[in-house]
Amino acid sequence: MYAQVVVDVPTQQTNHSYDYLIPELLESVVVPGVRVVVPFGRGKRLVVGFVIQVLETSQFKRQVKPIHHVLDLTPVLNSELLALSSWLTQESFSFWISCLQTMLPGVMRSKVEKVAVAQTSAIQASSLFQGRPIIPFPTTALAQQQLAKWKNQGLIEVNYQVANQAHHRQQLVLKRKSLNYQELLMTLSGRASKQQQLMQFFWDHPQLKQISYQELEQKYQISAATANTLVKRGYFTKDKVVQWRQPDTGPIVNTQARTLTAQQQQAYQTIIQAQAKPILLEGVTGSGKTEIYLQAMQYFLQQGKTALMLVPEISLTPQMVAQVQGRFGSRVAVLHSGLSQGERYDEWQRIQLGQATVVVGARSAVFAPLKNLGIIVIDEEHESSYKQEDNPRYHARSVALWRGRYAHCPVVLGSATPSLESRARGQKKLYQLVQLTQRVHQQPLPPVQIVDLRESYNLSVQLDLSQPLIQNLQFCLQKKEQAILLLNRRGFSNFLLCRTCGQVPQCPNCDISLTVHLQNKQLLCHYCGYHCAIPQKCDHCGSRKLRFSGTGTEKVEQELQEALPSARIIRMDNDTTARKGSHRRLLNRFGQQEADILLGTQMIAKGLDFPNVTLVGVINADTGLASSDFRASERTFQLLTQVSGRAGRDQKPGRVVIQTYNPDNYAIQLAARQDYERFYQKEMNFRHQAQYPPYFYLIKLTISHRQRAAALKLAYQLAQQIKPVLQKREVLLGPTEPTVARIKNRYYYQLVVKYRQNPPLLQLIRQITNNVQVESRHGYLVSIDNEPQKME
Ligand SMILES: Nc1ncnc2c1ncn2[C@@H]1O[C@H](COP(=O)(O)OP(=O)(O)OP(=O)(O)O)[C@@H](O)[C@H]1O
Ligand SMILES: [Zn+2]
Ligand SMILES: [Zn+2]
Repeated sequence: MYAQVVVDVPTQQTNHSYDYLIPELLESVVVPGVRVVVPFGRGKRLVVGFVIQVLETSQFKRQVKPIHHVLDLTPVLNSELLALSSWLTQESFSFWISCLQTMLPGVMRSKVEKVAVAQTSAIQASSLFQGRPIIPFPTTALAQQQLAKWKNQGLIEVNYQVANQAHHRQQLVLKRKSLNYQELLMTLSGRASKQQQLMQFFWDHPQLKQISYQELEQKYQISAATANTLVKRGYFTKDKVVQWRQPDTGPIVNTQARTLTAQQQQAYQTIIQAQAKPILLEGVTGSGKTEIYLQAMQYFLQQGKTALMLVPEISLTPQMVAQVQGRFGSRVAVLHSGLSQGERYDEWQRIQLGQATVVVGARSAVFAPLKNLGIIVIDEEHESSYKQEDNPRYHARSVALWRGRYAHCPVVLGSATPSLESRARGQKKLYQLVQLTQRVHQQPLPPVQIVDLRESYNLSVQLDLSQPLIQNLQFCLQKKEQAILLLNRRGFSNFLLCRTCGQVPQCPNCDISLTVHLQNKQLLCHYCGYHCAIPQKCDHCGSRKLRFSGTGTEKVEQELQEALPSARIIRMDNDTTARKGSHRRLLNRFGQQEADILLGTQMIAKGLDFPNVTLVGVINADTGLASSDFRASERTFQLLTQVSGRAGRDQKPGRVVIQTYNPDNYAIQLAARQDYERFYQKEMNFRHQAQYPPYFYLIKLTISHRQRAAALKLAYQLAQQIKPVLQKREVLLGPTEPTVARIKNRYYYQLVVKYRQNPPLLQLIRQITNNVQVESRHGYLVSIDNEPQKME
């Protein structure tokens, strides 16, 4: 038997697979989706690869080398994910191997030690384990064959020994036998209620193989004596095995489904009847989209299917995660960056084994190995964080749509401010457009007041808060209500400015100003990490008159405190949320009304649902507009609409104050009226005229080299290759310098292709992708971004 293997050779990436011979002992183990270690190249060094297919014969029969050993005893990628990987390779212009790898938890890609863990004391006593509970994963075919058998019988597990979690201990567990626990329940005497409870517990959790005595006692108040009695009766077995790490899940509060409003009910019906067609759920802020997601997910779970829900950045949406866990309890796996590598692997494995049937997570959770998908939900579908910005550059929304097609299941894209791309597809009936025009409690959307900073109410002083905003805050606080204040920092930082010569300190390696970090008294480059102490005098002219320019949350906080001495303020920015879990703690405190004002950066703009918040203030609506990205207006509109939507969500009416230097800008005007429809029309016009998405597709190529001339030369060469295949009205922009033209002493140029339907172009881009390897040997880096979200 032969295996087609996609290998991981960084210097020699290709998109085709190589054939290898499967050693006889491993014939039952080597199946598609298993990772193997194989010899590669002349030097026959060993590399890791993924088995894509198993074949009876190979056309290279004579030359093929045998697989050295396996890394997995059972497939880590199922047939769906294997098929997805090959589509993703095409779609994202990346290498197959990086698509395969990106689907797995990080620990499986790292140099972490892999181990086999005995699940019974009998296995521990075997000659392979020699009394040890855990052994390093063996690499001989014979041992691997033995382990594979044990694994199929549930006698061992394969895991990763993450350094700081290496300490483990043995514990007593109660194990299921293959008995019908419901029948046995009948035979128990009526008084033995704890025993009944235990039997019932195993009946209710058919996936559960074992549970520790400790957990029985602590979580379910079932004593060791009760468990032992049932062991004596022969209903269970008792054993001593290794205790593996258990992620600390906080208390989960159960929540009940709410009675849907008429609009919610309609949307719900559409979703459960949708089958394979994607649904764009466009609902104004506070229209109760979450409740619809949860009930639709519930519906498909009851059909015995699984559910996947994506959220923009999980640390920013603790309320959403808590709701999903509250509704579905221990069936939920949460995948977020706050987990340790080991914990992430454990969650992944719970999904893989079918123990978790609901997954909620950020971008990469779109690869969760759920089988039998019933529904996929993407909350805040317009968020740019769904796009991965390094290889493979995929958009989680496109991946979700692919999985929806594969599983024939509905994909629900939810937002109050859909991306233009999605809305246009709704318009063309490629998606089913479902609109929620009313808030749950029929409240009106909050009225918005625009404060023109040009005719500033405080011309003399450099203040960030205008009189109207302060008055509104005072009024809000008098009524014992709460306020959210947004300091928009998109594309915006604190610089050190010399007041004598106007110079701003620059990074020596990149063409960018250094930003001030007061906390550790440093100047920092966000691109290369260069840092130095804040200087006492100007490098350029020697003046000591240095001043911070820009507006920081700390500065606004001080100003707020001076204007409203009694106000209790919670500040939320990168500094105050750096520690794990601090984001959730701050939001909890605000929710419990331990503060009057929540002041923060973009991280407070979306998803928050606090009934007592009646005022939202935007300190600076403009910074995003200054950018040269064609999506600048769209992003500004989305941000302002989202944050405005935090006010007046419950019974009390809300209001919004937006401070701006561009009061006439249409994105700001229309966000103030929360008029998505008008914005959509206007923006579509602009996109049409300027030939941007959704009318045109985009591909961005970025070329860099340590020598500016070399980078520019290759950029021109690529441009020359691309131009001939362009069709009428299709455009190539560039080579141009991006906003930051030098990073880490490399010079950057970019090309942007605007095209419509052009298979030869895509073919050419794929060819360019393949040549990248050759060029990289001469110090070039070329990256290709399909449908870029960042244009600068
Ligand atoms: N049918 C219902 N009955 C009573 N309350 C509901 C119902 N549906 C939703 N709610 C409540 O209404 C509030 C707003 O709902 P939700 O947060 O889901 O809105 P949303 O559409 O996601 O808004 P946003 O886009 O602003 O995040 C929440 O407090 C939610 O608990
Ligand atoms: Zn100076
Ligand atoms: Zn730098």
